[in-house]
Amino acid sequence: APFAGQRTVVDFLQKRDTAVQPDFNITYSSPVNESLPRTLIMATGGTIAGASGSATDATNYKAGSIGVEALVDAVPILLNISNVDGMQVSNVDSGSITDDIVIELSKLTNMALCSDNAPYDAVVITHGTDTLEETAFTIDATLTCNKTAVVVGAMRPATAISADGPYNLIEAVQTAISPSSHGRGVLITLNDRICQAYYCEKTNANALDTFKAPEQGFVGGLLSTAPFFYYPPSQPTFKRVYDIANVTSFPRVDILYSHQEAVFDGVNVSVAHGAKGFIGAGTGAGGISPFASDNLDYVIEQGIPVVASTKINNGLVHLAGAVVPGETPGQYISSALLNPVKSRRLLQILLALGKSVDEIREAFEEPMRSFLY
Ligand SMILES: NC(=O)C[C@H](N)C(=O)O
Repeated sequence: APFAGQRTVVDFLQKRDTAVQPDFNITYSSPVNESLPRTLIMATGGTIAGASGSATDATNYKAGSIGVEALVDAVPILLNISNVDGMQVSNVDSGSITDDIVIELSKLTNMALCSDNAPYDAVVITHGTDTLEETAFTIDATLTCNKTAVVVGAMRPATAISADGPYNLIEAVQTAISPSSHGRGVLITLNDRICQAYYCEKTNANALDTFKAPEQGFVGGLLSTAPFFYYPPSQPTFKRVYDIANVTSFPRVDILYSHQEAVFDGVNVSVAHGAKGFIGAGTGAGGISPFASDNLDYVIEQGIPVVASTKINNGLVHLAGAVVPGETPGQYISSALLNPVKSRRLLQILLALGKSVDEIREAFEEPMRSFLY
């Protein structure tokens, strides 16, 4: 049951009608120690907050069972390294994280870290791992200063023997408050590894060492909870940052998983239900089934962008016409290095900012063109 002061998604949806900027609704505050940095922990649910009837059960548990206070209580040592404020933004399995929650998290993170007289030095978001990369990517693409937000989860519920959540949480806070983390964008920390949100993705449905950037690698690691980095701060070359302070909702964007003989008749239904863009989870380097081209031409003729990404999740999508300067653009917009779920979030951001199809093509493809030639 929600504890006192906890806000639900419904509260957020109601609140949205009256306010563009959300408020910090702190439900837990550690005793203040002026010599320590200030961290805002926003809890959203997931396995890290999950509970099961059995200490060995890592499958049949309820994600989002315990609140932010219990998460912090599990690691009292946390209060030796940072002042902590806790906010319960939601308490759900990450499959139930909505656009509204993600927008709220982005705005709160910006207010916490980037506003004048910013009240916090660091932000940590606890999140289910299934869609963690979507939230982390969105905040990374919309974080307007160089301070650090870390998104963290766990693969074993809080009730499990060797639960990974408490250790991951300490490591997330240590990473978030470390000045060496600044200027690296949003980071994901799990299992003693530090990974940039732009590239990082869940790579295994069950294993603890699931968050990886298979091509780009980790940017650092943690030893006895102390973060270290392999290189000085840098940002992904293709990354661009967008200010969504005035955005109140994201348009609907659907992902189409391509395969042999895929036709995607359903796009007409999606458009009728309000879809404003599509992402192809293409075969190989962005290949979308030729049997779907009539349906997708119909969509494109209506001014609805279709971005080709890859279901392989790795590699560069550079459809003919997209890369060579002066060539005719391809039928689809190329996702470059973004996997389908991240392409979806970027397209939502661009649509929410009112960008035209040409501007959207530019936003996805221009960084690739300028770095490849
Ligand atoms: N490990 C996890 O957190 C998985 C869980 N189903 C979630 O995404 O909320």
